[in-house]
Amino acid sequence: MTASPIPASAELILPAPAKLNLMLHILGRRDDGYHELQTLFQFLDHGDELGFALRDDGEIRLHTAIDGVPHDGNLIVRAARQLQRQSGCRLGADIWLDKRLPMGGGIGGGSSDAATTLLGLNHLWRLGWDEDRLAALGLGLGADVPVFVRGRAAFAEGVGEKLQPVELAEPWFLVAVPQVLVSTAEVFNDPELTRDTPASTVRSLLEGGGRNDCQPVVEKRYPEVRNALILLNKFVSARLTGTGACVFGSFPTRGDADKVARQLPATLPSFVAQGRNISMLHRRLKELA
Ligand SMILES: C[C@@](CO)(OP(=O)(O)O)[C@H](O)COP(=O)(O)OP(=O)(O)OC[C@H]1O[C@@H](n2ccc(N)nc2=O)[C@H](O)[C@@H]1O
Ligand SMILES: Nc1ncnc2c1ncn2[C@@H]1O[C@H](COP(=O)(O)OP(=O)(O)O)[C@@H](O)[C@H]1O
Repeated sequence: MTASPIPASAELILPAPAKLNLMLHILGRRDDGYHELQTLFQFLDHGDELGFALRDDGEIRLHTAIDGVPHDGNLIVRAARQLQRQSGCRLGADIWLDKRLPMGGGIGGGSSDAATTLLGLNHLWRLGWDEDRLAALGLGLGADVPVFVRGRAAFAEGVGEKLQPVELAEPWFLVAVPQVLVSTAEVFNDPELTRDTPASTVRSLLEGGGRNDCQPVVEKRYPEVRNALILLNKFVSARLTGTGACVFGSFPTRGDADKVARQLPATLPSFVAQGRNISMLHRRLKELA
């Protein structure tokens, strides 16, 4: 195991949990190209970790580089700068990231990092912004940021911003990570994508009705994802999360999930985590309040 890049000088350390889309229906396409969705979000007790320390010179410095993402393009830096600008805050921050979540995996790592940054700096800079304001700012950074800001498992509509909290079972998930980066924009632009699924009631979806409309397109474009689904389906009913690449199956106990994980080939990394209706970020912030 490698050492965490977060130094002892960090004043605040917060989790940035992953999410799963337990189902994802695409109902239509808006004039701006974005798609109307229905999806169920649940958090996992596994994620990245961020460290924060105050700077009084107003600079925002992320000290951990991510391959392929320039400093100023990182959602953490973009979130921090937006919050600083919109709040008129003169303080800055040093930020460190322990990146544990695969990128482009459909488990929301970048969006979760952005939400943790918004909530972390709101706390550190003592801004006193409420969740509505932070979620509205977050939506400008990405469709998935608001659910992480609110931290409650939710049924989402619109482009993912109309959120209704839901109580879900909290099983254990085995999440397999095909070694390929799926482009969300490419999947949404595919002419073969199903875009006309009729709206369902939240009740029927909570009862297990539902699928991921992106799955056929992702399986067609990315053989690595198709193979992962074939492998996992030998043990459990497996599904894609978001636009992939990760695929998951649920189990009643950690032991059951671990047992299947041990049988997957080394070419298909995986992790086991529990589904949570309240995110680890919000649990931690509550302890700090
Ligand atoms: C579809 C989901 C489900 O959770 O997929 P994942 O990214 O998590 O796999 C998300 O809502 C994605 O959210 P996020 O990753 O924040 O997407 P954004 O950066 O806002 O958008 C990336 C691109 O995806 C397309 N897009 C995204 C969301 C949406 N409702 N309709 C779209 O058409 C747009 O082409 C956009 O340019
Ligand atoms: N802090 C960050 N963590 C991960 N990805 C980031 C981050 N900042 C910007 N990105 C960019 O966002 C893209 C999507 O990230 P990610 O949230 O991991 O995937 P997904 O939306 O599929 O779950 C990445 O491929 C990367 O280019």
